[in-house]
Amino acid sequence: MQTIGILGLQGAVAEHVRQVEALGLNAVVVKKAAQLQDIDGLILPGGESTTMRKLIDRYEFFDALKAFHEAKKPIFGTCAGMVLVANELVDSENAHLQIMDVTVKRNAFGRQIASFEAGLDIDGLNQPFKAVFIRAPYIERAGENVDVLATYDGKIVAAKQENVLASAFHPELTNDTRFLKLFVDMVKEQSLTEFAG
Ligand SMILES: NC(=O)CC[C@H](N)C(=O)O
Repeated sequence: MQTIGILGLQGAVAEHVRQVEALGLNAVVVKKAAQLQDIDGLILPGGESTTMRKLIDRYEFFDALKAFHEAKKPIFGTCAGMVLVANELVDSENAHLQIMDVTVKRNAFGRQIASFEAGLDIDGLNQPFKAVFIRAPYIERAGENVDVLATYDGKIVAAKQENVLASAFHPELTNDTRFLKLFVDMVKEQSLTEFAG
C-alpha cells in the first residue's frame, strides 16, 4: 500500500490525514526531510506560504523537496501549497519551489470575500465539487504543459503538470474525497511505473 506524506510544518494537516486514510492509503505527517525517502507522494497543505517557506528553510527541506520532485514523486499543493509550487508569483521576486509552470496571485479574490464556497466543474469528476476557498490564490498564467482542471469566475483554480497537482481551494475541508482521489490515482500510477521500470 502506498504512503502519502503531508508536510507538517504549519497549516491544515490533520484533515488531509483523514482523507488520505479514508481513501485507503497510509498517511504520515512529514516533519523531517529524511521522511521523504519513505513516502510515495506529498501534500503541501494550506496555511501561510511565507511562514511555510521560512520553516522549509529552517528545517532544511528545500533541496529535499526539489529532489523529491525530480524523482517524479507526485506532489499536491493546496492553497498556500499552490503558492509554494509556482514558478512565479505576481508582485514578488520570491517564488519558492518553482516546480510548476504557472504564475500565481496570492490572496487573489480580495479581502471582502476572504472565504467562500463554490460548486466547480472539475476535469475528471463527473459531478460538481463543492470547493472551499480561504484567502485563496489563483493561477494567473499557465504554461502550455499545464492542464487546467477547473476555473472559477474565469480564473484557474485547479491545474496539473506531470506529477504536480495544485488547487486554490481546500479539498480536505469537505467530506467529498473525489478531488484527493485524483492525487491518489497519480501516486498509484507512479508507483506502478517505478515497479515496472
Ligand atoms: N488558505 C490558505 O492556504 C491561504 C494561503 C495564503 N493566502 C498564502 O498565500 O499563503
